[in-house]
Amino acid sequence: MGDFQTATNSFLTWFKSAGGEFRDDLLEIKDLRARDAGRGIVAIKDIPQETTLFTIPREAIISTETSKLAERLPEAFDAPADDEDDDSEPLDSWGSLILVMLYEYLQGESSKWKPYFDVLPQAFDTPIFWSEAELGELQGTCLTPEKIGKQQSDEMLRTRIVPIVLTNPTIFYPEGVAPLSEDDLLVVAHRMGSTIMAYAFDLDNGNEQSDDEEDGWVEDREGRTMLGMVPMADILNANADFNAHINHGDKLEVTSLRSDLKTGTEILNYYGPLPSSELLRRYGYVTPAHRVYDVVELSWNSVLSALADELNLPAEVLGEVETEFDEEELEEYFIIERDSGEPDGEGRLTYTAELREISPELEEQLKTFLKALKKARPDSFADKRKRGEICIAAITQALTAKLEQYPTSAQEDEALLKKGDLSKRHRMAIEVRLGEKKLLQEGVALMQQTASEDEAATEEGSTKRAKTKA
Ligand SMILES: C[S@@+](CC[C@H](N)C(=O)[O-])C[C@H]1O[C@@H](n2cnc3c(N)ncnc32)[C@H](O)[C@@H]1O
Repeated sequence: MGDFQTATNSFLTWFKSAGGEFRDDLLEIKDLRARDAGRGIVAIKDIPQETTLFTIPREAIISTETSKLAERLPEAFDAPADDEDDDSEPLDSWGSLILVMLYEYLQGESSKWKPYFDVLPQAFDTPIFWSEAELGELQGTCLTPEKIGKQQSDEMLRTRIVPIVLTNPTIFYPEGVAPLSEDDLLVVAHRMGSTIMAYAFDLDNGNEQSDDEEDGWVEDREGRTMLGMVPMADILNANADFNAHINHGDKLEVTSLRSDLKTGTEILNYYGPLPSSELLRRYGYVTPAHRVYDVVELSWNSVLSALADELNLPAEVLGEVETEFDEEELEEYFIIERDSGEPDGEGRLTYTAELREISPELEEQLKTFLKALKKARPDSFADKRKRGEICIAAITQALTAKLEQYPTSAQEDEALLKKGDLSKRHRMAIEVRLGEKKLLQEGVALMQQTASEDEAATEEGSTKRAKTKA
């Protein structure tokens, strides 16, 4: 038996001994590496709706409540004592769980979660680990270096997490184990951070009244709710079209959602309506089903420069008008997204996603801006009708300019994907940027359609006026 299967078997035995229930008459943990999906859980029988597939006792979850670290080093979770910066805060739920995970990982065999650590990943395909060349393939997409946040997480881990381990070797290392160097610790801390990003769950407290009780996935990653690593629930892969549900009660309970969960079907969790870029950033994979949620970010600056072009005005003139607004009055970025509906009660994506509008916020801001321009420069455009035309033309131009910011065209991307000899990361980057380009193209088409409709309405209006006069 290979190491992979041995680790799976030991994990399952450990899970049951930790009080977990797993319906192995209905399910199997499978090796899905052949399709780059690691481990997953697959039905080995037809499963009726609302069947409990497995349960996880809260004591089996790794969190600040279950690990001994909070007892052994309570001060680690307080605000730094000797910090001159009065604003420094205690670790948020992210930082706390990273510290707890480091502690349990460094305990090695002494950690009660050792067989669970043995099935957690050692390497990730999230962009935070990509080389400069690999990141170059994401140029133009929502996944900017700031969004990927490598520098930021490096800084946080170096200043807030690693020093706690370095100054408390007797707590973090079992007797006789040599402490890791600062650099090695940073590498492990990054690994734990990424594991949490892709595997942890926001835990609600089991209170039946909780609003979130129905959500197996909770999207808050901002440090407000307690995070925990939930063995077995995180062996489930996920998709936008899903078939299982996680209830947060006294125990966590995973149930089947579909009336027709057939033998051989993979049991799939739901991470939420995430665009491909976000799926890649947090989880290191993309799937076709998530494309309906793809988004593009259009900058106000790009719209302004398109506007300057359309109006044949120097950028400085628009800059002057801009100064009339308070900083908070003007949004810097606008999200373009389709109306994608919601999955139905059985986790199916049945809604036909469609781009119905570019961005109501952008349209409103543009209109307000053009009104201010008209006041400052009455001759800049004729009237309200012309203002509408300018809005459409500027947005169209900004969308087209955005299409040119990617390293390749949509056709080139399609051709690259067809060739098929791509690395996993390269392929995923192409899928992310192609998804954005398709949305931009839909945006351009929508603007063209709006322009023709407006033109037809104007013509109809003038014909009617002419007839009335006659
Ligand atoms: C919570 S884990 C799921 C278990 C994971 N497959 C394993 O072997 O440990 C989440 C990770 O699984 C992978 N994953 C989840 N859903 C996937 C899918 N539909 N296709 C491919 N990989 C997926 C991604 O690497 C993601 O970061």
